[in-house]
Amino acid sequence: MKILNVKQIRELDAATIQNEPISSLNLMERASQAFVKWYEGRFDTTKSISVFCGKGNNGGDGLAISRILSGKGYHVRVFVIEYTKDASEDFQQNLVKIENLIQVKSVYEINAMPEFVDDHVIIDALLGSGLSRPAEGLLAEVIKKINDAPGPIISVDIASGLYVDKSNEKADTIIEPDHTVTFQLPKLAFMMPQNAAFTGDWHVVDIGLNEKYIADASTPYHFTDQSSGEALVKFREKFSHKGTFGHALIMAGSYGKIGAAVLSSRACAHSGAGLLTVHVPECGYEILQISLPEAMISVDQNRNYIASVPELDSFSAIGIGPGIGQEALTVRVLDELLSKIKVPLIIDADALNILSKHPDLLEKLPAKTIVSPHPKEFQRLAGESANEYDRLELARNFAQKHNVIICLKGAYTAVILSDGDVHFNSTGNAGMATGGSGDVLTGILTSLLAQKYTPENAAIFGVFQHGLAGDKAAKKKTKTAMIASDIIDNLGW
Ligand SMILES: NC(=O)C1=CN([C@@H]2O[C@H](COP(=O)(O)OP(=O)(O)OC[C@H]3O[C@@H](n4cnc5c(N)ncnc54)[C@H](OP(=O)(O)O)[C@@H]3O)[C@@H](O)[C@H]2O)[C@@H](O)CC1
Ligand SMILES: [K+]
Repeated sequence: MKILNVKQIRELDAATIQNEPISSLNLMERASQAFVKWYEGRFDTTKSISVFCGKGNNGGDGLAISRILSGKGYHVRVFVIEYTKDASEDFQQNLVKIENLIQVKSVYEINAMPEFVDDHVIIDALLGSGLSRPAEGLLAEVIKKINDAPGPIISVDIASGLYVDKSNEKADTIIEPDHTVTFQLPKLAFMMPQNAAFTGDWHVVDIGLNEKYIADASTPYHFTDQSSGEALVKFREKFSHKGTFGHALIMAGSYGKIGAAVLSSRACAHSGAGLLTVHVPECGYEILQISLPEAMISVDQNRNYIASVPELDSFSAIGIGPGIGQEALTVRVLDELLSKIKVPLIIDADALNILSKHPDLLEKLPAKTIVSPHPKEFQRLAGESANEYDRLELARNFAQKHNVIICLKGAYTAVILSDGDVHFNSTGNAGMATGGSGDVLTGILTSLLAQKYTPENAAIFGVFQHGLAGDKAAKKKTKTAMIASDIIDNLGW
């Protein structure tokens, strides 16, 4: 699924109006009906509704939604916030359409706002994708008052005050909805953890916007939803043998962190690799043999941490990093590995921290190496950024400059390809923010690379399946009780 910027959303709107053809007023009606259909599935008529409208097209949606809901037997109160004299054409037309049906109250000052009761639903249709500056004055006061209300808030298209495709300032006044019901495509703003409070649960409703425009639109931003995630799978042919699925090598663990090696290895084995060898320091030998008899063990001559690179000839992909520490000899191992490797590589955890401290090694990364930092690791690697939009730009530049693929881990893990394209992942949950969950991802990615998924597809599909397994684990065990091993136990596609 594509994520478009504001300018493209406007063009998409226009392309739909021109090519379908449909009047802009009827398109607004269709959008409002789609919103109401979503609403009916969630709330029955016992709950009263207050709809707050601005005077642009988002407010026009608010008026149309009020009219349609009222026609379906909901008790609806409608407020228009009079922060300006100007009103959009479609707003005005919808005002006429509602006039004899529901009383519309004009709010010229904050004291004219209604009081709210507990189970009262608020629909926020103040400002939409046309936001051009922070909300101020009466609008800001109204937004604060709505945020203080006890009942659920549902934003039409996007929370009022939130920019679609650029960062807000910390001081901006923005609606904090429980739900956002957005039209046709997800918005870039929803992907940013900094906007969590201004997004709530978001839902995309189809309003039949021009498919050709969407297909032709060029954007670096994509959303890996269920269908685009599943589509990347490589099915296992009937006449395949273990050689078909490659031989993965995982280099992981040090004294006290052999668990990281176990987790990444188990995840690798459970993600379909034909053969798996794990290279660990001597202290990890028995632990690995016992916890994963399916793996072959390559024992480092050093007791407590990895100090040598094994013979690499037989491997089809290599993952390095989980729990390896940053001993000087281990740094040399990474250096030597980068010089020798001829197969796809994934670098994570301590190996990333080594890269941060030895930036000269960055130059040695083979093309399309996957790196999978969490935000702190990424900051150590690439530097600070003022906000998450800037961080994403930094990551896109980094990926292009070093010709690598970055899995920037977080609520919507961003897979950033070496051409700068970004694929936000849809799966996963907060229960996965727990020790070892990154090691599991390393194992999955190594496994997919060994099975000859392209590095791009391995990253997008691996992150997707990792999140999906995490969602299954959370369902069975709850987000609180689940641990990284539960993610492994729920792998499988
Ligand atoms: N895209 C689609 O396909 C469809 C879109 N639809 C709906 O249209 C919505 C977009 O509508 P929209 O463009 O009229 O924008 P919206 O945000 O309602 O108002 C902009 C007005 O507000 C003003 N303004 C801006 N910031 C302000 C501020 N801080 N404080 C005060 N004023 C401010 C701004 O002024 P200006 O920037 O011109 O000075 C302008 O006058 C979209 O979110 C969706 O709900 C559906 O109906 C159908 C399909
Ligand atoms: K809104």
